[in-house]
Amino acid sequence: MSIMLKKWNELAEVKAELAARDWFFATSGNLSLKVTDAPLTFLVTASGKDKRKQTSEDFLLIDADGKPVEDTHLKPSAETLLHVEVYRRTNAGCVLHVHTVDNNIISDVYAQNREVVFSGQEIIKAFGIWEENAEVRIPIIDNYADIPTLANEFAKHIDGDTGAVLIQNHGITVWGRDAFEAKKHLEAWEFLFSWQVKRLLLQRAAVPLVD
Ligand SMILES: CSCCC(=O)C(=O)COP(=O)(O)O
Ligand SMILES: [Zn+2]
Repeated sequence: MSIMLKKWNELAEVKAELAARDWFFATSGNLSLKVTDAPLTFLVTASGKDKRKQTSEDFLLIDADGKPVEDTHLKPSAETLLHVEVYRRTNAGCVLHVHTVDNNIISDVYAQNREVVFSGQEIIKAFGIWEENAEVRIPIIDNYADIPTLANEFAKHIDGDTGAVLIQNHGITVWGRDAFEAKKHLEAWEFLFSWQVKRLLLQRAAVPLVD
């Protein structure tokens, strides 16, 4: 099996799992998987498609400038430049971007802080941090319709082969050394967001939280 077909199947599997979580509302979300390092090429979801569907036109091969390697009628994700920034600056192998209600709420509730910090949650071990009362934080950046501007702001927070950035009232972009790690981190962040949203609702409902 060619490396390209192997990577296509791997990315299709991740996409199907995230679709099963119903994380691709209204064609939102984009995923990519690195294929070669030198030159850099990666598969990215085609723009504007329903990512819950599985077709032979789900992905296209992209170069280091974010352009399709071959002639195609398909458009690469509108947010391809964010994926390019990650692959150019790190050894990451996979970038996942989803819009969920929880990540949008958290990005807006904590926007003034420019970050969200979590500690004391067992799920934090999914990030490979096993210290007692470990703390994780995720930056929040403004959303911009102009993708080069958004990519520029996003790139300021790329530090290492794994990471994540919340884009206010838009979604989360997570990256990892491979698809397994990127998906694990994405699921851990979405768990923490969902936990915090429910906690805030309980507090607002004046339901006493057992401390
Ligand atoms: C309706 S979602 C607006 C675009 C977006 O934020 C997104 O994640 C999906 O865009 P793509 O071009 O990758 O389909
Ligand atoms: Zn998006």
